[in-house]
Amino acid sequence: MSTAVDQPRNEAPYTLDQPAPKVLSFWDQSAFWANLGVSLLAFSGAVTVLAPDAQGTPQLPIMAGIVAMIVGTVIGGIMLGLAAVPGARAGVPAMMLLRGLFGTRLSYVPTVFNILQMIGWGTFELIVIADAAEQIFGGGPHWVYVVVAGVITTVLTIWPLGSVRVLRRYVTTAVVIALIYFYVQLTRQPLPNLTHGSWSHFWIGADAALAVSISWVPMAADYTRHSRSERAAFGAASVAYGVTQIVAYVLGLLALALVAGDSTKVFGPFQHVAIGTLFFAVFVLREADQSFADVYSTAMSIQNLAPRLDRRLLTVALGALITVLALALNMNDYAGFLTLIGSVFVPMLGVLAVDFFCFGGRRGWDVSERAPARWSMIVAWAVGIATYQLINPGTVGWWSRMWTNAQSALHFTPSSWMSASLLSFAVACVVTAAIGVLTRTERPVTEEA
Ligand SMILES: Nc1nc2[nH]cnc2c(=O)[nH]1
Repeated sequence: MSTAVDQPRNEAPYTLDQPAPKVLSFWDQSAFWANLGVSLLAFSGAVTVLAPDAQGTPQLPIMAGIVAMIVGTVIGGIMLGLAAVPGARAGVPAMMLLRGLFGTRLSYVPTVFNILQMIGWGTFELIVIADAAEQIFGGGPHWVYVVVAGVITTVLTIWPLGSVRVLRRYVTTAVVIALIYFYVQLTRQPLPNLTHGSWSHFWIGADAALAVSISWVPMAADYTRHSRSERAAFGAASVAYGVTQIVAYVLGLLALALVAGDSTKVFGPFQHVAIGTLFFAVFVLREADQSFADVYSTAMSIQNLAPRLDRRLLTVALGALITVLALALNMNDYAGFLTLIGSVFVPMLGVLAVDFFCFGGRRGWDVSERAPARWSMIVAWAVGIATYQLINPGTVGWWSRMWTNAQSALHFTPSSWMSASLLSFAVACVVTAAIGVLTRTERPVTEEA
C-alpha cells in the first residue's frame, strides 16, 4: 500500500483516495486519442464498415463505406467527447463516476462488465500485435511476440501519464510520417472502381465505425480526470480521435480495394511498397498504447471496487494475466461476447450524458462510498439495452436467441436503416429526461465531487 508521501506529483495517484493531478494539456490528450484512433483494427477490420454478409462479402461499395465510416466516426467522436467531460469535471475515474449516476453499490454492475471487457480487449490487442509482428519478421516464435508486447504494455501502465507524454513527444510524429508515406504509396497504385454498387446497407457500415469509437467510452474518464479543463477533454477526445480514425480507416479501405476485398490479405499492400515493413512496424509498436489503455483502465475499474489497492500491483498482475490469456485463447471465440458487452455502454452513455448535462450532475454528483442507489437510472439504462438488443441481437448463442424470440413476440423486424447504437442511445436519453422531469423536485441535493 502506498502513502501520500511517495506519491509522484505529475503522475496518476496509486490509490483512489489520493487526488488526481490535473496535468494533461489539450495537446497531451490529443496525442493520446490520436494514437488510439490509428488502430491496426482499422486495417484488419476495415471490411466491417462495408457491411459484409454472412460469407464475409462486402455489401457496400468502398466509397459508400468511406462515407458511412465518416458519419459513424463523427457521431462516435462526439459521444466520446461527451464521455470525456464528466471525468475532467469530477476528477475521478470512469467507473467511480458511475457512483454518481447509479449509486455506489449499483455502479459495481457496469464496473464488472467493464473489467471483463477491458481484459478481453487487452488480450485481443496482444494477439493483434503478435500476429502483425509475425508478418513483419516473416514468422515466429509467436509466444515471444506476445510476451514482449505484454511486457511493454505493463511497463507503460506503471507511469500512465508519463506514457501519454512519451506518445506526444515521439510516437505521434512517427505515426504521422508513416500515414503520409502509405497514403502516397497506396494512392499511386491503380485502384479499382470504388463507387459501383448499392448504398442500401449504409447504416450497418456507419454503426460498425460508431461501435469502434464507442468502445473507448467506458475508459475516457480514466484519463480525462487529469485534464486541465473540460474543453480540452471534449476537444481532444472528439476531434483527435475522430480525425485519426477516419484517416486510418480510409487507408485500410484503400488497402482492401487493392486486394479485391479479401480482408485476410489487407496488410499486404503496406508491406509490398518500398520500406513499407519499416513504416508498418511503427503502427505495430504503437498498438501497445491500446493494450496499455486497456490494462490501466481495468486497474481503475478494480479500484472502484477496492479503492485502496495500489494500481501498480494491479497493472502488473493484469499485464501478466492478459499475456497468459493471449497465449492460450483464440480470440474469435470471444469477439461476439466483446461486442455484446461493448453494446451495453452505448445506452449507458445516453443516461449519463442527460443526467450529467441536463439534470444537475454537472453541479456535482455524489461519488463517495455512501452514494445512494438510483434505481430509476438503471431502468433508463435497461430500456436502452433492450432497444439495442431488439435491433441487433448479436451472435452470442442463448442471449441472441432470447432477443430473436422477443422480436417475434413483439412482431418487430428491424430495418436496415435502424442503427442499434443511435436508437438505443436516443431511447436512453429520452427515458432519462422523462425520469429527470418527473422526479426533478424530489432529487436530493448532491455533494460536490
Ligand atoms: N476499449 C477498447 N476499444 C478498442 N477498440 C479497438 N481496440 C480497442 C481496445 O483495445 N480497447
